[in-house]
Amino acid sequence: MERVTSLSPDSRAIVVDDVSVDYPAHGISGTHRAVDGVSFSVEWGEVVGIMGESGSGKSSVARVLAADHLRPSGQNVSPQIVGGAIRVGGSSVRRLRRRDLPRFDFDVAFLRQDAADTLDPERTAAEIVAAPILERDRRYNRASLDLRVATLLDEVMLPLGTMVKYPFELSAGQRQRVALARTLALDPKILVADEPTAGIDISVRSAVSDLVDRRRRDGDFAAVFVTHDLDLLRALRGRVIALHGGSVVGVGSVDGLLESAEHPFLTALAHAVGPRRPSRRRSDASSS
Ligand SMILES: Nc1ncnc2c1ncn2[C@@H]1O[C@H](COP(=O)(O)OP(=O)(O)OP(=O)(O)O)[C@@H](O)[C@H]1O
Repeated sequence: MERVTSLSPDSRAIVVDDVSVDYPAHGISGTHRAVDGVSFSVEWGEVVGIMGESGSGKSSVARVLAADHLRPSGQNVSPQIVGGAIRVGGSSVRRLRRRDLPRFDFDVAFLRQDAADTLDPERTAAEIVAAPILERDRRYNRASLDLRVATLLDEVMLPLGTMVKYPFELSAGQRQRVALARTLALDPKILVADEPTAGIDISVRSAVSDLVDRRRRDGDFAAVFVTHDLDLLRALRGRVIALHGGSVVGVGSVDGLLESAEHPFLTALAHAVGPRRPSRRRSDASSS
């Protein structure tokens, strides 16, 4: 498939500059400020983890990075970017229009928090993973498509037999891996993933870090993960952005942040995870 990239050659993959996000008033709820003046950037080749307590604004940041505010969200209100500037892969997210999304989505993939629970129940895993490719190109060569889907499922450590299974025949962790494989189908340059390893068996963490490593070795690639998976971030040498009440309260390496623990959230986290542990890879992941 030919990539008609929308990306301009920005020197950084993502730049978030003083961004604020509101959920507009609905029903009896007033306008709610979920993200308040957040700034950070992500270099090409880098993985950034967004951490914070429930309600600290992590998903809201992920959603606006992926331009999710432009997509229909059913009965839920969509986040609105009310201040600041966001550039993702060279595109100004605030300037995007709905009609720009197909091109944006070619380069920037989004794994939603509820992705595993919202897979199309009437499609097999192979059809689900192939869908983004066929949406681009209905006449995509059948044999190439099967090979591509099999490769993607293999990357997330699912056996080939999964191809013919429906979501209800899979475990929660297997569904999450199908969702992840679908997210990678168009070979994105930027991956925004909300809890990518949630529900995934701990032994699959190395598959996630391997697929990220492979992509950043092969060229421009960057990822933002909303996650509490400190071992995943350590394995990927990721930088952490810690959020509290919609604001950034810490930026640094996992262990640097835990050691400095300048904010009560970080102190509590450091306390919860205990002393620094070495990064664990495939060989010892199963011992956890
Ligand atoms: N659709 C919505 N409508 C109104 N308020 C919302 C909506 N989604 C999130 N919020 C509010 O915005 C704030 C940030 O929510 P967000 O989901 O970004 O936090 P989070 O850190 O990802 O939380 P969690 O870890 O529980 O997913 C919270 O106070 C939340 O209640």
